[in-house]
Amino acid sequence: MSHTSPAGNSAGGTSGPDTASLILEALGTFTWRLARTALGLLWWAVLFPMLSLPAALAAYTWWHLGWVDAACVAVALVIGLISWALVHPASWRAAVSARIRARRRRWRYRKGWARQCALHGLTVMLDRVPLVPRLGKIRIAAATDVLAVRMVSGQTLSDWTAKSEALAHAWQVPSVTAMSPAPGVVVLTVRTRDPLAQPILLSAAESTDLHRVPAGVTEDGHRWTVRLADRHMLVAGATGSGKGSVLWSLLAGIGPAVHDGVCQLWVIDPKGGMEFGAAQTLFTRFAHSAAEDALELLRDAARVLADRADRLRGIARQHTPTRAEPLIVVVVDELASLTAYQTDKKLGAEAAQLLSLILSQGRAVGVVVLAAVQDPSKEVVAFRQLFPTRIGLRMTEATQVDMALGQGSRAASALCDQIPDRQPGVGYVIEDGAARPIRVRAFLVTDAQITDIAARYALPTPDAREAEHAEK
Ligand SMILES: Nc1ncnc2c1ncn2[C@@H]1O[C@H](COP(=O)(O)OP(=O)(O)OP(=O)(O)O)[C@@H](O)[C@H]1O
Repeated sequence: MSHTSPAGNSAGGTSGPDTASLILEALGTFTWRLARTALGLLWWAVLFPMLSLPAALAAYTWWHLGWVDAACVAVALVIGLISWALVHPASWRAAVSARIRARRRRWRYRKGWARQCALHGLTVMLDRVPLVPRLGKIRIAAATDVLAVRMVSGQTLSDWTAKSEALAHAWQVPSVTAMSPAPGVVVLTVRTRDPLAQPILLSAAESTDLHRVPAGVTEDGHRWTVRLADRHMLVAGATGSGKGSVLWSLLAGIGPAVHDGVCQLWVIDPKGGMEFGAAQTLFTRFAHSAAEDALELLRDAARVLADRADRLRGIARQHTPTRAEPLIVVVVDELASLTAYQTDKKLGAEAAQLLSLILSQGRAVGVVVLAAVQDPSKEVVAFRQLFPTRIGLRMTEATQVDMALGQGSRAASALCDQIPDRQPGVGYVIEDGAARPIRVRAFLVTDAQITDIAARYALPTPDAREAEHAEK
C-alpha cells in the first residue's frame, strides 16, 4: 500500500497549490461565518430595537466624543433598562425577555431537531439516506411550546406518542404530548413549566353570567370558565382527585345567580349530606338521605322539564333563565350511586331512566345536570355522551380515561392517569366540538370560603325577595 508523506508532497512540488487552496478555503469559511454573524446581529438589531438602539447610541457617542462619554452613556442606558425591568416587569417581559426566550427556544428546537429525531428513532432510512421529519411552525407560549411536524411516510401518531416521554427527558421539560390534527401531521405540545403545579385559591366571583362560570385556571394561565347555562357537565376522577373542588368552584361561581334567583340548585348528595351540607342555604332542593328523596327530586326535575317543553314548543328554541323561570342545576355527587349501586333495582332503573330523560331533553329548557363520578363503570359510560362537557381528573388506569371521557380522549392527550397524586383539582376538559382537551386546575375552596359562600349567597326568604323587588 502506498503512503504519501507531507515531506514527499513537498519534495514533489505539490505543497504550493495545496497550501494555497487550504488558505483560500479557510478564508472563505471565515468570511462566510463573519457575514452570517453580522447578518444575524443585524437581524437581532431589527427584532429588538429596544436593545439595539441604546447600543447604537453608545457606539455613536464613542465615535464622536470618545470612550469616557460613551461609557457614561452606556451606564445610563443600562441603568435605564434595569429600571424598566424592575418598575414594569410585565412590559419588559412582553417587549424583551419573553421575545428573546422565544427566539432562543425556537433556535434550539431547530438546531437539535435532526439529532433528536435520530436519537429517538424518528428518522427513516431510505437507500441509506436518513429522512428527517420536517419541523414546521413553532409556537412559543409562556408555559407551552407547540411544534408542528410533517411526519415521514410510514410513521403514525403512535410512533410519536411512544417517544413523548423520552423527548420530555431529552428537552428537560415536564411533559411532551403528541396529537395528529390532520393526516401526515403531528403536533407536539411541550410543557416547559407548569402553572398549575401550585393550588389556586378561589377568587371572588360576582357575576351572574351562567355562560361563563369561573371554575379555575387553564394551563395557559387564563381563567377557566364553564358554560353551565345550556350544558350538562360530568366530572370524573379517582377518590381524592378533587371532584369536590370542581363542584365547589362552580357552586361558588353560580352563587350570585342563585342569590339573584335566576338559578336554582337541586342537589343530590348520596354521602348523607357530608359533601354539600355546609352550603344548603343555597339549595332549593337537597336530597341527602333516602334514595327515594333523590328519586323524587329527579321526578320533579323531569316534570319541570316536561312543563317547560310544552310551553316553549314553537315559541323559543332555547330557554332564557329568569327569576320567574330560573335555570335548574341538578347537582349529583356520585352519579353511579344513583343507578348501579342502588340496593333496590327498580329504583335504580327509574333513576337511570329519569337521568337519561333530563340529559337528553333538559338543555333546551333550562334543566342541566352537573354530576361527579368516581368509577367510570358500564352504567356511567351509557350516559357519558349526553354530557357535552366532560372533565377528567386523576384516574388510576389509562383505560378509565376513554371510559369516562369518550373514545380517543386519551390519544388526544387527556393524560388523566399521569396526573400526580399531589395535584388534586388538575384535570382535562373535553368539550364536544373542541379539537383537543384543555388542561386545567379547579380552585381550591377552603372550609372558611364555603361558610362565607353559604352566608353570602343564601337564598333570600320570600319576604326579603319581595322587599328587594319593591325597592327596585
Ligand atoms: N383544586 C384543588 N387544589 C388544591 N388542593 C385540592 C384541590 N381540590 C382538592 N384538593 C385537596 O385534595 C383533597 C381531596 O379533594 P376532594 O375531596 O375534592 O376529592 P374528591 O375527588 O371529591 O374525593 P372523594 O371522591 O373521596 O370525595 C382535599 O381535601 C383538598 O385538600
